[in-house]
Amino acid sequence: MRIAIVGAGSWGTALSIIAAHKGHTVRLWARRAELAERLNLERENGDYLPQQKLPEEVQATASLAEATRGAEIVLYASPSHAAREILRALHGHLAREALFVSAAKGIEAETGKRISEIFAEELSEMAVERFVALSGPSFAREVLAGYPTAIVAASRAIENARLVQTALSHANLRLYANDDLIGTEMGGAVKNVIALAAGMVVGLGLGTNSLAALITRGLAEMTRLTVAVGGRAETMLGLAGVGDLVLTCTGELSRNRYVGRELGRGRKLEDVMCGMHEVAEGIRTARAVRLLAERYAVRMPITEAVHAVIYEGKNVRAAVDDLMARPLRDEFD
Ligand SMILES: NC(=O)C1=CN([C@@H]2O[C@H](COP(=O)(O)OP(=O)(O)OC[C@H]3O[C@@H](n4cnc5c(N)ncnc54)[C@H](OP(=O)(O)O)[C@@H]3O)[C@@H](O)[C@H]2O)C=CC1
Ligand SMILES: O=C(CO)COP(=O)(O)O
Repeated sequence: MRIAIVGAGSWGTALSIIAAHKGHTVRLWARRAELAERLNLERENGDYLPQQKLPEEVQATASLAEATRGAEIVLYASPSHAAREILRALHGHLAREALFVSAAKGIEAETGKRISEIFAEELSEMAVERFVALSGPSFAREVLAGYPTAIVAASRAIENARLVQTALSHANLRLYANDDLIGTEMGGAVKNVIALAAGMVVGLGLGTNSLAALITRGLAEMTRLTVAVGGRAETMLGLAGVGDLVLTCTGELSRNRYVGRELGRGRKLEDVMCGMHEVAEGIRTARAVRLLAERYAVRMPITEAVHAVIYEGKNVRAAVDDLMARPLRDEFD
C-alpha cells in the first residue's frame, strides 16, 4: 500500500520504519524541509530516533501534498496541538476512500475536542467512518528494539479498524481492532495527564503504595470521563486504557512521567521544558480534560491537582496532601 505518515518525530519515524518493513511504500512528512532533506540523505532521524536506519521504501518530504498524493492510508503522527492546522492544510488532498489514522494522544486544549472531532470539522468531505485511532502502550524505541508490543486500532466502522490492523501488524507489533473510537481516543489522551501525576509521585520520593493508588484512582477518573463523553468503560480495561496508563506511569521512557518527576523534584515547568524538544501531551491536555470534566460534571481530582500544579503554581506536595484530605467516599460510584 501507499502510506503517508504526517509527522517525523519519534513515533512517526518508528511507524514509517515498521510500515516499510511490512512492504509498504512510505512518504514521511517532516515540517522542516531541512530535516526532510537530512532524512533522505543520512537515512536516519538523528533528531528523534538516532541509530535507526530508514529503509529505502521511506521517502521524506516537507510537502504535505507530495506526502499524501495517492496515499491509501494517511497516518497522523504529529502532536495533537498541531492537528487542526495540519488537517486544514490537508483539505482537498485526500482521496475520499483513503483511511485516516491518528496516532496522536491528546485533546485540543481550547475546545476539548478529540482528533476525530477536529477531523470531522476540518475534512468534512471525508466520512468519519474513515477515521481510525491508533493507541495503546508503545514506546517508539521499544517497538524498534523488537520488543513484542500490542496496540489497538479503533474506528466507528470496525471493518476500517481491521484494515489498519492488517496493514500495520508486523513481527513484534500486534494490533487489535475495536469499534469504540471515543473510548480509545480518550484513553490515549487522559493517561498522559495521569502520567504527569505519577511522575510527581516519583519525583517527591513517595513509595510504591502511592504510585499504585495513583494509577488505580487515575483509571477510575479516566473511566468516569470516558463514559460521560460516550465511550465504553470496557475500553479503559484494554490496551488504550489501563495498558497505556501502566506503561506511561511506570516507564522510564515516558516524557509525561519525566516532566511530572522533575516538577516533583522542585523544578519549574519552564526550566523542564527548556531542556526538552520532545512533546509531553499531558501538559496541554490537562486543560482540555479539566474543561471536559467541568462540561460533563465529572469528578476528576487527580486531573484537578495536575492542572493546579501546572497552571496555578500550586506546590506539588500540597497537591498530594489535599488529595489525601478530601472527604472519604465509597470506592465505586
Ligand atoms: N513517541 C512515542 O513513543 C509515541 C508517541 N505517540 C504520540 O504521537 C504523537 C507524536 O509524538 P512523537 O512522535 O513522540 O513526537 P516527538 O516529540 O518525537 O516529536 C515532535 C514532532 O512534532 C513536530 N511538531 C512540534 N510542534 C509542531 C507543530 N506546531 N506543528 C507541526 N509539527 C510540530 C516536531 O517537528 P520539529 O522537529 O520540526 O520540531 C516533531 O516532528 C503524540 O501525540 C504522542 O503522544 C504515541 C505513541 C508512542
Ligand atoms: O504514549 C506513549 C507510549 O504509549 C508515550 O508516552 P510519552 O508521550 O509520555 O512518552
